[in-house]
Amino acid sequence: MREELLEIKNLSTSFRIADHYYAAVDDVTLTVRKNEILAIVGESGSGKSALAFSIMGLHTRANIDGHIYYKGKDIVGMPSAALNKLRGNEMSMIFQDPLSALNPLMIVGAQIEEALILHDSKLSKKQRKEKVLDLLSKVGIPRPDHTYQQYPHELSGGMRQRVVIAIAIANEPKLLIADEPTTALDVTIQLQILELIKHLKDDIEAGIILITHDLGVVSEMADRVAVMYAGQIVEIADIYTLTSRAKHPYTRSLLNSIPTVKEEKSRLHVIQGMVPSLQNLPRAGCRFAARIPWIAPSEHEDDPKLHEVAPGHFVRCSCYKNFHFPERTEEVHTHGTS
Ligand SMILES: Nc1ncnc2c1ncn2[C@@H]1O[C@H](COP(=O)(O)OP(=O)(O)OP(=O)(O)O)[C@@H](O)[C@H]1O
Repeated sequence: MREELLEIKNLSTSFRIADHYYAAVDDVTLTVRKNEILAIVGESGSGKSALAFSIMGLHTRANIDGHIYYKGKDIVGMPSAALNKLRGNEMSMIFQDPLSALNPLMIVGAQIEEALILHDSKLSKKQRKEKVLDLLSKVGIPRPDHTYQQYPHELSGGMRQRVVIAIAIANEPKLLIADEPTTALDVTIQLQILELIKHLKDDIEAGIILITHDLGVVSEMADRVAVMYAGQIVEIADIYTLTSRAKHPYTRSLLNSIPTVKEEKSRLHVIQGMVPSLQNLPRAGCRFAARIPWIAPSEHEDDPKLHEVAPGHFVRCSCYKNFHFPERTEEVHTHGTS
């Protein structure tokens, strides 16, 4: 049995817009275990980054409710000094854009050393440099000595992201959050970076949260998957179950959007529309109902909950039970939702 590292319970993160608070993460409950990759997938605006930032304690102006237990200790509301210590020592994050995560005025080597100094001041100068060179080679940089002396702008996007990963793993974190780590990179480099993250899971035995909107990436990488829609988890399961027996209409639509040789057929079965803006999110009933208007309102729950349909497989709202993709006529004759 794998050890539970992170346990999130009923977490809501709300942002103030004008005079109101709106929850971008709404009642999220999930766990991350040691030595596993939990992927969080969902379209843009579904709340993935807001959830990641909440775990890292990086929201300065948001209202956070609920609990985030890290190794059994609730870190919501933890004093910032203690949280700072935890970040870097125990938890770290790889951001989408490697350029903005690095200091343009500092050589790469010094930036990785800084991460080491902040969290372990006992290393001698020589030991620190050796450790930096070791980290650079661990993340697949071919000439660590040379790269040590370079500035971020002298590196390619893929090399920069490797440096960012070296900083993130410098202190051997137990929890690593990678937020769309390959978005800014071209396809071949994406694969290399993803392979590297997979390798790190075994190497440092971390629990990894991989945030992406790409279920293709997920099927290559993840042990378990949480699917987010409009701030909520709508389905969570191990990767095999999710890719072979997905139930929620949103998950099924996402899976159909993975390009296949039968592209003509799958295009027909992808649900149209997008996640509404934060102020316009439906707050009552099934949040996905508006995108599947051919499903009768009576098929949805008034207050949809996550149901455990098989051990470890949870699905929100009973609308999954009789769900089907629309026939052409149903797209026109809907049940009145818009
Ligand atoms: N600081 C903020 N203030 C107000 N609204 C915010 C803030 N951060 C995020 N939001 C809103 O919260 C919702 C969720 O955003 P979030 O960035 O978490 O989505 P995401 O799933 O990570 O999207 P993407 O894949 O595009 O990064 C969006 O409607 C977004 O506009």
